[in-house]
Amino acid sequence: MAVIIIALPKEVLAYLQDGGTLVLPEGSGDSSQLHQSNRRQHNDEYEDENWDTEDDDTEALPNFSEFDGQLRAAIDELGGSVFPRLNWSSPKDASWIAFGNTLKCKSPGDIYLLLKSSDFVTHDLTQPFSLCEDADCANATRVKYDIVLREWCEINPSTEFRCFVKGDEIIGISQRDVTSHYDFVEANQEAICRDILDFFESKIKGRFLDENYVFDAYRVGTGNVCLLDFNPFGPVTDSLLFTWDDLYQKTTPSQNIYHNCDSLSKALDFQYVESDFRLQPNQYGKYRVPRDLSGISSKSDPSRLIDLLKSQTMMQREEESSSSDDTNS
Ligand SMILES: Nc1ncnc2c1ncn2[C@@H]1O[C@H](COP(=O)(O)OP(=O)(O)OP(=O)(O)O)[C@@H](O)[C@H]1O
Repeated sequence: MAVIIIALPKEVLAYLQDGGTLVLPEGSGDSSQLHQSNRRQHNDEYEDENWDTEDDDTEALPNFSEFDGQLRAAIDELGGSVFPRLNWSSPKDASWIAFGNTLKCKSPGDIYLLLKSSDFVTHDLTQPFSLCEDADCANATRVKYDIVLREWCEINPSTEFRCFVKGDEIIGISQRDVTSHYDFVEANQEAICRDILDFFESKIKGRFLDENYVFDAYRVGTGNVCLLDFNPFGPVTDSLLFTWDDLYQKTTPSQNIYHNCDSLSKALDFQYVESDFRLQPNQYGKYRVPRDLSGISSKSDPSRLIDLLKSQTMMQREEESSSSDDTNS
């Protein structure tokens, strides 16, 4: 899979870090329609906020024409559609905001829209070390941010696997998409494990900077495995069908175990969704509701959510009764 990496200029970084109204940069879309509706929306908002402004002096939209040119050239080189991400995270939680609910981007505007709407990307840009043990020593301003554009591939979710590595040996493999049961995965688990182990031993083992890490791979076909990315070995990475307590407790097996065993899937602790009963909810569903509501609803005390809903209902009733009083008087 072809990849192009482009350093993020200061002004684009500042634009992505800004938590204000979402405005797309001038001329970043793939059609003049997008640009015009963007400008219209921006101007409407501006007029709402400044209703007493006499003259027609509207704030300029951001303009990154030079950087947009680099993005467009990269998109063309990668075949016209790309998967965007920053150094650490993709905007996987923001697909709902894009046309067709997809991370497939064809213009700089598509990329800005996803990056600006993603909590994962915002976290990387504003507090990248907040979950690190030595966060106090880390200097976020020294991070060099890049946009990584990958050639778009239609990846079948049943072919993606997350592999947990401890002491530079695989200690567990989990189906990546935990929202579905796949007969194919169940029936082919030995072959899947064999391909992943061969890929790991020939391409990854002994080459990564750390001994403990997580990598995501997808199996394009029999005997053909591709690396998607690396993640830290710890709770900042989703443990999928494992728990981090289990993973921390596992000991690194001796290498021979994989070559002298009856079942490779057992030796590698291969986890997949065995039936529809073990399905887990969509991991990114909570990002589709307002953040304050999602925060309250995920707290252990559900009465806070009930209180909020009750107070909203009361406010609505009060508003209704005062408007009917106004009509009657
Ligand atoms: N080139 C691509 N084309 C299409 N879809 C892709 C591409 N690369 C990745 N994806 C899809 O996007 C998902 C997330 O990709 P990726 O692992 O790079 O993001 P991430 O933010 O690092 O996620 P995580 O932190 O969970 O590893 C993948 O599981 C895959 O389904």
